[in-house]
Amino acid sequence: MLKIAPSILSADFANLERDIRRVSSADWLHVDVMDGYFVPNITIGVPVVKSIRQCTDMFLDVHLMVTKPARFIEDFAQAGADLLNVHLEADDPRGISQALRLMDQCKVKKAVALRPITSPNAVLPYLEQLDMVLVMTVEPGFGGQALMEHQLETIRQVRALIERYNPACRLEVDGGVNTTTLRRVVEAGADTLVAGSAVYKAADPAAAIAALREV
Ligand SMILES: O=C(CO)[C@H](O)[C@H](O)COP(=O)(O)O
Ligand SMILES: [Co+2]
Repeated sequence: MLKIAPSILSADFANLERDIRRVSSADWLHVDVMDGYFVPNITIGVPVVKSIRQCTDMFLDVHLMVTKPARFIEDFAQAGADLLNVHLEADDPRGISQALRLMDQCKVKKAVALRPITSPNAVLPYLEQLDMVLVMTVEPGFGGQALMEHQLETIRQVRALIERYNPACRLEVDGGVNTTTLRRVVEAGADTLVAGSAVYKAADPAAAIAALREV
Protein backbone atom coordinates (compact mmCIF):
# COMPACT_ATOMS: atom_id res chain seq x y z
CA MET A 1 0.00 0.00 0.00
CA LEU A 2 1.53 3.29 -1.15
CA LYS A 3 1.63 6.07 1.45
CA ILE A 4 1.92 9.76 0.62
CA ALA A 5 3.53 11.93 3.29
CA PRO A 6 3.45 15.69 2.57
CA SER A 7 6.39 17.54 4.09
CA ILE A 8 5.39 20.67 5.98
CA LEU A 9 8.82 22.12 5.16
CA SER A 10 7.14 23.83 2.20
CA ALA A 11 4.04 24.93 4.19
CA ASP A 12 3.36 28.47 5.40
CA PHE A 13 4.64 28.32 9.00
CA ALA A 14 2.52 31.34 9.95
CA ASN A 15 -0.55 29.31 8.93
CA LEU A 16 0.61 25.85 9.88
CA GLU A 17 -2.69 24.55 11.23
CA ARG A 18 -4.49 25.63 8.04
CA ASP A 19 -1.79 24.05 5.88
CA ILE A 20 -1.93 20.78 7.84
CA ARG A 21 -5.72 20.62 7.33
CA ARG A 22 -5.17 21.14 3.61
CA VAL A 23 -3.30 17.82 3.40
CA SER A 24 -5.59 15.74 5.62
CA SER A 25 -6.36 13.41 2.67
CA ALA A 26 -2.74 12.22 2.79
CA ASP A 27 -1.61 9.14 4.73
CA TRP A 28 1.11 10.63 6.91
CA LEU A 29 2.51 14.06 7.74
CA HIS A 30 6.30 14.41 7.31
CA VAL A 31 7.99 16.82 9.72
CA ASP A 32 11.55 17.94 8.93
CA VAL A 33 13.61 18.81 12.01
CA MET A 34 17.00 20.45 11.23
CA ASP A 35 19.61 21.60 13.71
CA GLY A 36 21.82 23.88 11.59
CA TYR A 37 24.76 21.54 12.21
CA PHE A 38 23.97 18.15 10.68
CA VAL A 39 22.48 20.14 7.79
CA PRO A 40 23.04 23.82 6.93
CA ASN A 41 19.50 24.90 7.82
CA ILE A 42 17.34 25.29 10.93
CA THR A 43 13.64 24.47 10.95
CA ILE A 44 11.49 23.43 13.90
CA GLY A 45 11.87 21.60 17.19
CA VAL A 46 9.99 19.84 19.97
CA PRO A 47 7.48 22.62 20.89
CA VAL A 48 6.26 22.87 17.30
CA VAL A 49 5.82 19.09 17.02
CA LYS A 50 3.80 19.26 20.25
CA SER A 51 1.56 21.96 18.78
CA ILE A 52 1.15 20.01 15.54
CA ARG A 53 0.08 16.96 17.59
CA GLN A 54 -2.65 19.10 19.20
CA CYS A 55 -4.15 20.11 15.87
CA THR A 56 -4.15 16.81 13.96
CA ASP A 57 -4.61 13.06 14.38
CA MET A 58 -2.44 12.35 11.32
CA PHE A 59 0.47 9.93 11.70
CA LEU A 60 3.53 12.10 12.39
CA ASP A 61 6.63 10.92 10.54
CA VAL A 62 9.44 12.99 12.10
CA HIS A 63 12.68 13.23 10.11
CA LEU A 64 15.46 14.18 12.51
CA MET A 65 18.31 15.89 10.64
CA VAL A 66 20.20 16.48 13.88
CA THR A 67 23.58 15.42 15.25
CA LYS A 68 23.55 12.78 18.00
CA PRO A 69 19.77 12.30 17.81
CA ALA A 70 19.58 10.01 20.86
CA ARG A 71 19.58 13.22 22.93
CA PHE A 72 16.13 14.12 21.64
CA ILE A 73 14.24 10.83 21.14
CA GLU A 74 12.26 10.99 24.39
CA ASP A 75 11.36 14.66 23.85
CA PHE A 76 10.02 14.10 20.33
CA ALA A 77 8.18 10.94 21.39
CA GLN A 78 6.51 12.79 24.27
CA ALA A 79 5.66 15.65 21.89
CA GLY A 80 3.60 13.16 19.86
CA ALA A 81 5.76 11.74 17.07
CA ASP A 82 4.50 8.37 15.79
CA LEU A 83 7.72 7.51 13.98
CA LEU A 84 11.25 8.86 14.33
CA ASN A 85 13.85 8.82 11.56
CA VAL A 86 17.50 9.15 12.58
CA HIS A 87 20.31 9.64 10.08
CA LEU A 88 23.01 6.95 10.09
CA GLU A 89 25.61 9.69 9.50
CA ALA A 90 24.47 11.65 12.58
CA ASP A 91 26.29 9.51 15.16
CA ASP A 92 28.54 6.47 15.62
CA PRO A 93 26.92 2.98 15.67
CA ARG A 94 26.65 3.08 19.47
CA GLY A 95 24.68 6.34 19.34
CA ILE A 96 22.39 5.04 16.60
CA SER A 97 21.70 1.84 18.58
CA GLN A 98 20.96 3.93 21.65
CA ALA A 99 18.52 6.10 19.67
CA LEU A 100 16.73 2.96 18.43
CA ARG A 101 16.57 1.53 21.97
CA LEU A 102 15.01 4.76 23.22
CA MET A 103 12.43 4.62 20.42
CA ASP A 104 11.50 1.12 21.61
CA GLN A 105 11.15 2.34 25.19
CA CYS A 106 9.02 5.28 24.05
CA LYS A 107 6.91 3.00 21.82
CA VAL A 108 7.42 4.98 18.63
CA LYS A 109 8.12 3.42 15.25
CA LYS A 110 11.78 3.25 14.24
CA ALA A 111 13.46 4.38 11.04
CA VAL A 112 16.96 5.15 9.84
CA ALA A 113 17.73 7.59 7.04
CA LEU A 114 20.56 7.59 4.47
CA ARG A 115 22.17 10.63 2.88
CA PRO A 116 22.85 10.16 -0.86
CA ILE A 117 26.54 9.39 -0.16
CA THR A 118 25.80 6.53 2.27
CA SER A 119 26.01 2.92 1.12
CA PRO A 120 22.76 0.88 1.23
CA ASN A 121 24.68 -1.75 3.24
CA ALA A 122 24.94 0.72 6.14
CA VAL A 123 21.37 -0.27 7.13
CA LEU A 124 22.32 -3.92 7.66
CA PRO A 125 23.25 -3.81 11.38
CA TYR A 126 19.81 -2.36 12.18
CA LEU A 127 17.49 -3.59 9.43
CA GLU A 128 15.83 -6.51 11.21
CA GLN A 129 14.45 -4.24 13.95
CA LEU A 130 13.33 -1.33 11.75
CA ASP A 131 9.84 -0.22 10.73
CA MET A 132 11.20 1.89 7.88
CA VAL A 133 14.30 2.94 5.95
CA LEU A 134 14.39 6.45 4.47
CA VAL A 135 16.44 6.96 1.31
CA MET A 136 17.24 10.62 0.59
CA THR A 137 17.06 11.50 -3.09
CA VAL A 138 18.40 15.03 -2.46
CA GLU A 139 21.12 16.31 -0.16
CA PRO A 140 19.19 16.91 3.08
CA GLY A 141 18.65 20.48 4.24
CA PHE A 142 16.27 22.14 1.81
CA GLY A 143 13.01 21.48 -0.02
CA GLY A 144 12.45 22.10 -3.71
CA GLN A 145 15.53 20.31 -5.07
CA ALA A 146 15.60 17.95 -8.06
CA LEU A 147 15.64 14.19 -7.41
CA MET A 148 19.11 12.66 -7.87
CA GLU A 149 18.53 10.02 -10.52
CA HIS A 150 21.49 7.89 -9.36
CA GLN A 151 19.64 7.35 -6.07
CA LEU A 152 17.19 5.08 -7.94
CA GLU A 153 19.91 2.44 -7.74
CA THR A 154 20.21 2.98 -3.97
CA ILE A 155 16.44 2.52 -3.66
CA ARG A 156 16.70 -0.76 -5.62
CA GLN A 157 19.51 -2.02 -3.40
CA VAL A 158 17.74 -1.09 -0.16
CA ARG A 159 14.57 -2.77 -1.47
CA ALA A 160 16.56 -5.96 -2.11
CA LEU A 161 17.96 -5.89 1.44
CA ILE A 162 14.48 -5.30 2.89
CA GLU A 163 13.03 -8.23 0.92
CA ARG A 164 15.81 -10.45 2.22
CA TYR A 165 16.01 -9.45 5.89
CA ASN A 166 12.77 -7.68 6.91
CA PRO A 167 9.99 -7.68 4.29
CA ALA A 168 7.58 -5.82 6.62
CA CYS A 169 9.90 -2.79 6.70
CA ARG A 170 8.69 0.22 4.70
CA LEU A 171 10.95 2.09 2.24
CA GLU A 172 10.42 5.85 2.21
CA VAL A 173 11.90 8.18 -0.37
CA ASP A 174 12.40 11.88 0.35
CA GLY A 175 13.41 14.64 -2.01
CA GLY A 176 12.19 15.77 -5.42
CA VAL A 177 9.20 13.43 -5.57
CA ASN A 178 6.51 14.77 -7.93
CA THR A 179 4.16 13.48 -10.64
CA THR A 180 7.09 13.25 -13.07
CA THR A 181 9.47 11.28 -10.81
CA LEU A 182 7.04 9.23 -8.69
CA ARG A 183 6.62 6.29 -11.08
CA ARG A 184 10.38 5.67 -11.34
CA VAL A 185 10.76 5.89 -7.57
CA VAL A 186 7.97 3.37 -6.96
CA GLU A 187 9.28 1.03 -9.66
CA ALA A 188 12.67 1.13 -7.92
CA GLY A 189 11.01 -0.12 -4.73
CA ALA A 190 9.64 2.79 -2.65
CA ASP A 191 6.30 2.37 -0.87
CA THR A 192 6.23 5.63 1.13
CA LEU A 193 6.71 8.97 -0.59
CA VAL A 194 7.52 12.33 0.93
CA ALA A 195 6.36 15.27 -1.17
CA GLY A 196 6.96 18.83 -0.01
CA SER A 197 6.99 21.32 -2.85
CA ALA A 198 4.92 19.07 -5.14
CA VAL A 199 2.05 19.38 -2.63
CA TYR A 200 2.48 22.80 -1.02
CA LYS A 201 3.54 24.80 -4.06
CA ALA A 202 0.43 23.56 -5.89
CA ALA A 203 -2.63 25.83 -5.96
CA ASP A 204 -4.69 23.00 -4.47
CA PRO A 205 -2.68 20.70 -2.16
CA ALA A 206 -5.50 18.12 -1.91
CA ALA A 207 -5.65 17.90 -5.73
CA ALA A 208 -1.86 17.54 -5.81
CA ILE A 209 -2.07 14.58 -3.40
CA ALA A 210 -4.78 13.00 -5.57
CA ALA A 211 -2.59 13.54 -8.67
CA LEU A 212 0.33 11.75 -6.97
CA ARG A 213 -1.94 8.79 -6.15
CA GLU A 214 -3.09 8.58 -9.77
CA VAL A 215 0.36 8.39 -11.38
O1 LIG B 1 13.98 16.18 4.23
C1 LIG B 1 13.76 17.05 3.43
C2 LIG B 1 14.87 17.98 3.02
O2 LIG B 1 16.00 17.67 3.73
C3 LIG B 1 12.37 17.25 2.89
O3 LIG B 1 11.51 16.28 3.45
C4 LIG B 1 12.32 17.16 1.36
O4 LIG B 1 13.24 17.97 0.74
C5 LIG B 1 10.91 17.42 0.86
O5 LIG B 1 10.85 18.48 0.00
P1 LIG B 1 10.65 18.34 -1.60
O6 LIG B 1 9.54 17.34 -1.83
O7 LIG B 1 10.31 19.73 -2.01
O8 LIG B 1 11.97 17.85 -2.16
CO1 LIG C 1 12.39 14.98 5.10
